[in-house]
Formats: sequence, C-alpha cells, structure tokens
Amino acid sequence: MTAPRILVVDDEADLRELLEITLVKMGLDVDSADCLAAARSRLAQHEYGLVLTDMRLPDGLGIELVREVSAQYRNTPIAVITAYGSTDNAVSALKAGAFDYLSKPVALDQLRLMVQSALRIRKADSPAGATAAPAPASASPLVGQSAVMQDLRAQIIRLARSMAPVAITGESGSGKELAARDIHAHSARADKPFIAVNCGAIPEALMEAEFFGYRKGAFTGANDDREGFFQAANGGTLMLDEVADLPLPMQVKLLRAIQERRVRKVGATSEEAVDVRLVSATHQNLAECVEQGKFRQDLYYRLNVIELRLPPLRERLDDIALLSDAILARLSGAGTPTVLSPTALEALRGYSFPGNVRELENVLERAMAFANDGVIEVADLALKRGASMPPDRVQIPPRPPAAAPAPASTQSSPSSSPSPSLLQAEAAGAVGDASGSASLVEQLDKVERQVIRRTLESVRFDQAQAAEKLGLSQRQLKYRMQRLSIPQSEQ
Ligand SMILES: Nc1ncnc2c1ncn2[C@@H]1O[C@H](COP(=O)(O)OP(=O)(O)OP(=O)(O)O)[C@@H](O)[C@H]1O
Repeated sequence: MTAPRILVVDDEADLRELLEITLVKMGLDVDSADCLAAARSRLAQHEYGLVLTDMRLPDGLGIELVREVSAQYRNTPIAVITAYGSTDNAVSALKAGAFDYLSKPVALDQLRLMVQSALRIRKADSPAGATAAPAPASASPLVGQSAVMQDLRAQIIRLARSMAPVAITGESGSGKELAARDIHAHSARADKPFIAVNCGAIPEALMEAEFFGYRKGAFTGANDDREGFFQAANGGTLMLDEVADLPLPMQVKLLRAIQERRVRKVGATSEEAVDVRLVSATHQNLAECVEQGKFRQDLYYRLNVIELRLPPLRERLDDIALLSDAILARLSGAGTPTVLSPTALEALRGYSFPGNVRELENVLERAMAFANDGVIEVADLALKRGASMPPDRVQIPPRPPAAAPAPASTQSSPSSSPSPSLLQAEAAGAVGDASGSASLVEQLDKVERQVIRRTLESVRFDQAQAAEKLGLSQRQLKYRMQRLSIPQSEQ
C-alpha cells in the first residue's frame, strides 16, 4: 500500500523543512510548494491526503487555496498555519472550509495529531476518493422527513468532516444532543469517545478539575491522578451542553485550552496536548449573553465557527406522525406497537409542543398507559394547551446514563418509590376530593402534583433527592414539574 501523500505549502524554507521532516518520519510522502501557483500545479498532478498551507504566501493568501481545494478537491482536507494568536485568520479559514488549523510556532505533537485525524477522514470516505454521499434518513437517529430535517441531516454530514467547532442552538428538547452525537457518528472520530458535559450541572469549585483532570495530592481528597473531560474525549468529540452556564473564570480557562490545544491538570507542572473536536449547545441566545457581559466574546467567536440550528417541533409538525411511530415502537419494545388513532394524530399536529420532541416522548409514554387495545385516543394524550411554561426558562439537568424509560406519571410501581404510603394516601385523598366533573386525567394530575410537591417539601426542594425518592431521573422530575406548573422552590 502506498503511503498517503501530503502537500506542504510555505514560502519559509526553514518551516517547510521542519514540516517535511516530521511528516516523512511519520511514514508519509511529502511534496512541497513555495507559492500558490506551485501548489495549484501540484494539486493538478496528484491526489493528496492532506494539504497544509501557510496563510501568507508571495502570490496570495492561503485562504484562497482553502476555497479552491474545498470546491474542487472535496475529499482532500486542507489545514492552515496561522500566525500566533490570530483568531480571526483561524476562524475565517475554518468558515471557508479548512479542515483544521495550526498556530505558529508549530508544535510538532499537535501537527502529528492533526495529520492523523486528517488521514482518518480519508479512510472513512469509501470508496477512496469518492465524495461522501448523503446518508439516508434511516442512517440518522434524527427522525423526520420535513425539508428542515433533511437539510439538517445533510449539513451534519458536511460539517462532520472538519474540526471546526459547531455551535448548536435550539429550544430545550429539540434534539441538540442527538444532533451532536450524530455529528460525531458521521465523523472520522466515530470510533473514539463522545463526551457530553452539562456545563450548568458542575459546581464552580470543581470545574477546572472536572474539565482538565487533577494530579494526586492536588487538593484534599485527590487520592489518585484523574483525567478530565478533555483527556476522556481525546481523539473524539467533547460536547459542551448549556455552555452559556459556564462561569466567566472558567470561560477564560476553556478559551486557553481551545487556543493552545493543551490542558494542564490541576496540580501538574506541565501541559499535555489534546485532540478534541468541540461541539457546544445552548437553548439561550449566546449573542445576547455576550452583550450582557455574561459570556466572553472571544470564546463565543471561537465556539461559533459553524452554527447549526435545531428547529422547534412546531415548525415541523409534518414530522409528528413519523416521530410518534418511532417513539411508540421504541416504547413498546418487542411487543405489538401501540398506535395513534387518526384524531389523536390530528390533536398532536395541532399542539405547539413547547417542550419539543422530549415533550412528545413524555406525552406518548403517558398516553400508552391509558390507551385501550393498543390505540391512543385524544383523551389519552391529556394535552394542555397553553399550560406549559416556555422551555427556555427551564434548566434541564444532565441526562442520566441510559436511564430506563420512566414509569408513566404516578402509576409508577410503588416499589420504585420509597414512599408508597405517601402515594397511597395522596391517591385516596385526591379521589375523595374529586368533584364528579373532574376527568380521570385531571384527578391523576392532581395526585401527581400533590405527591411531587410533598416530596419536594420533605427534602427542601432538593430536586436530586426528590427524584431519587420518587424513582425518577432528575430530567423526568423537571419535566413533570414543568407540566404540572410546580414551582422550582418553596413559595
Ligand atoms: N429528530 C428527532 N428524532 C428522534 N428523536 C428525537 C429527535 N429530536 C429529539 N429527539 C429525542 O428527544 C429527546 C430530547 O432530545 P435532546 O436531549 O437531544 O434535546 P436537547 O435539545 O439536547 O435538550 P436540552 O436542551 O433540554 O438538553 C431525546 O430523547 C431525543 O432522543
């Protein structure tokens, strides 16, 4: 098998030589060019596994080559070498289609990591040299045939090929984490870890240690060396979820880690190179956070190189049937899937879904418990028009690891809750109180509201403890509190 061929474009002979020697030592074939014209003629003669170009060349700018290679040699990744601290150049090159960038002075360990990940892209493309075909909808976990979803899937495939940081925006429950996982799955990093971090869920005092790791003895309780999120995601993708919740001091440290591509464990004297693709997500308006001084502009600029917007479900109501089928099939497991009656489907199509796909999942999960003969009717859906709080006011805690589907509403088995007597007492009270006009769904909501409220009060509104007592994940508890308009704290 022939070694991959790399094209180095630089007019500085010393740097060119250093790059050539390093690449040859990696077992690669190297060609070089000292200007744009020479690079163009090389490109016309050979197929390259990677082009590495300086930004300033005697006959033009490296970014021109980035545009040409991205347009004409779509399977050839191109990376740029920028002057130290030149954020603008790096970001514009990434936006123009560069796969990645390196800052001067070029650190050889980073060069090696970058070349390896560029060559993985080539390997991932098959057959060799063919343009990556758009994945069929069935290959994506993002269900939906609406034009926006088709466009979203196509964008994901395109941007999965580069290292450019992606900022995913969208309302809570619209699928931001799912999209981030899909970017990773379509990238050449797919066989390396995907680590999602909820930035709002980490206590500020622990953040540096959680992100960058720590050395044994760095602080009381640091009994062993530990890796942080960056090391854990090395070679793969790190998703910074709810990135707007990062405190300002941590934003400074994160920016440095992104710029330098190095991290230092708490208590360590030296830094280590990390190769991590960053994806960030937030349901907040990050540009507004910058204006309000809550988010650093330089970090915003670094993270927002490519934007990916997840549409709210109400903008793609045509997808509801497909989504519902997929969710019901998953919830039904191996059994015959529960289905929606035509009127129930119409009712869902007329609902605004403030909690987006997550809300649809919860509505269907609950409705399945009420459905007769495997058919969900409108009444089983218990849709509350205008009753939900806007989701952007709700802070969603981290996803529990592979949580089992939640038991539907308070019909959870009493054994999953340590307070069965409370459940029974509440249920008895609610039924006793029920006016003849209240529907079953309203009565059950009332019981659920009372049980959750009492449990929250018993643990002083500590949601983690309340969720545990109720046998729910924190996310499920949040959703139920939102749906039942239960305040977050004692009022
Ligand atoms: N297009 C989709 N197809 C199938 N399932 C989806 C889709 N979008 C979202 N989901 C499902 O909806 C739920 C919420 O998705 P996800 O956690 O990705 O949303 P999010 O935008 O990251 O939410 P949050 O901002 O609250 O963290 C998940 O169970 C996910 O699998």
